Amino acid sequence: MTEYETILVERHDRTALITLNRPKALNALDLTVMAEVVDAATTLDRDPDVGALVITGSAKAFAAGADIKEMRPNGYMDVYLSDWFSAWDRLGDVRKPTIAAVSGYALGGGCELAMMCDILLAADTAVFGQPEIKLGVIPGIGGSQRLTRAIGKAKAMDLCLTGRTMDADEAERAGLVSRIVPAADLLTEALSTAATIAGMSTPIAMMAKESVNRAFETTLAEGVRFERRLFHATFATADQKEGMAAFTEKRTPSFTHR
Ligand SMILES: CC(C)=CC(=O)SCCNC(=O)CCNC(=O)[C@H](O)C(C)(C)COP(=O)(O)OP(=O)(O)OC[C@H]1O[C@@H](n2cnc3c(N)ncnc32)[C@H](O)[C@@H]1OP(=O)(O)O
Repeated sequence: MTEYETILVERHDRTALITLNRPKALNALDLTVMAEVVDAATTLDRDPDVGALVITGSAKAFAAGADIKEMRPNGYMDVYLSDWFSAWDRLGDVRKPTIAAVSGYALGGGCELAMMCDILLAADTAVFGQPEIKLGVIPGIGGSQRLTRAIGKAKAMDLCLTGRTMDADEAERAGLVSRIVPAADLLTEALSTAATIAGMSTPIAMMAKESVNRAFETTLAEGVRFERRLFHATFATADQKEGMAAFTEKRTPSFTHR
C-alpha cells in the first residue's frame, strides 16, 4: 500500500483502518488529507481481500473541519475553477461498507466526512456540528444535505444556522449516530463491527449498501422495485446458495464472496 503523509492505513483480516494523522491541526482536512483519504479508500474498495473499511481520527478530534488556514486566501475563481472539495464525492462512490469511528470533534468537514460513511459509531466524547456559518461560509462537502436527511430539517437548520454543536447523546437521539460506545472501546468496537460485516458475503453487503442508499435518491415505489431486483440478483450468487445451505445444515456459512 502507498505511504501517505497525513493518514495511516492498516490492514486487518478482510478489513482496513484509515486513521487521520494531523494531530497538531486536530486533523483539519486540507487538500492533501482529502486526496490521501480518497486514494486509500478507493484503492481498498477495489481490493478483493477487503470487505469493510473504518475511518477514524484521534481521541481529541475525528476532524475539526476543513483546513480554514488553507481555504482562507482563496477567491471565488480559485474555489470555483478548482471545484474545491469535489474530490470528496469519490468517497461517496466507495461500494464496500464504511464505518466512521468518531471520538472528540467532528465539526464542519469532519462531520461531513463521518456522514459520508455508512455506519457512524460515536465515542461518548464525540461532538458534532456544522459551524461554517461562524466563518462566513456554509457547508461544502454535503453537510446541509446529508445532515438534513439524517436528522430532519428542524435540527439541521438549528445546527447550520446557529453553528452550535451537539454531543454524542443528542446526535444519537437525533438519528445521526448508529451507536455510542465508551471512548476507550471505540476502535475495538469499530473494528469488530467491520469484521462482522467483512465476514458476510462482500457482494451481498455491497448490494445491501446500494439498496439502503437508493432510499435517499428515489421514490418509495422505485426504491422497492430496485431492492426487489437486487434481491432477485442475490440468487445468482454462490453465497446465497452457501448461506441458505448452511442454515439448513445447522452450520456456519463459509462465504466465497462470489
Ligand atoms: C467550510 C467548510 C465547507 C467546511 C469546514 O469544515 S470549515 C471548518 C469548520 N470547523 C471549525 O470551524 C472548527 C475550528 N476549530 C475550533 O473551533 C477549535 O480548534 C476547536 C473547538 C475544535 C478545538 O479548540 P482547542 O482550543 O482545543 O484547540 P485549538 O487551539 O483551537 O486548535 C489546535 C490547533 O488546531 C488548529 N485547527 C483546529 N481546527 C482547525 C481547522 N478547521 N482548520 C485549520 N486549523 C485548525 C488550530 O488553529 C490550532 O493550531 P495553531 O495552534 O497552530 O493555531
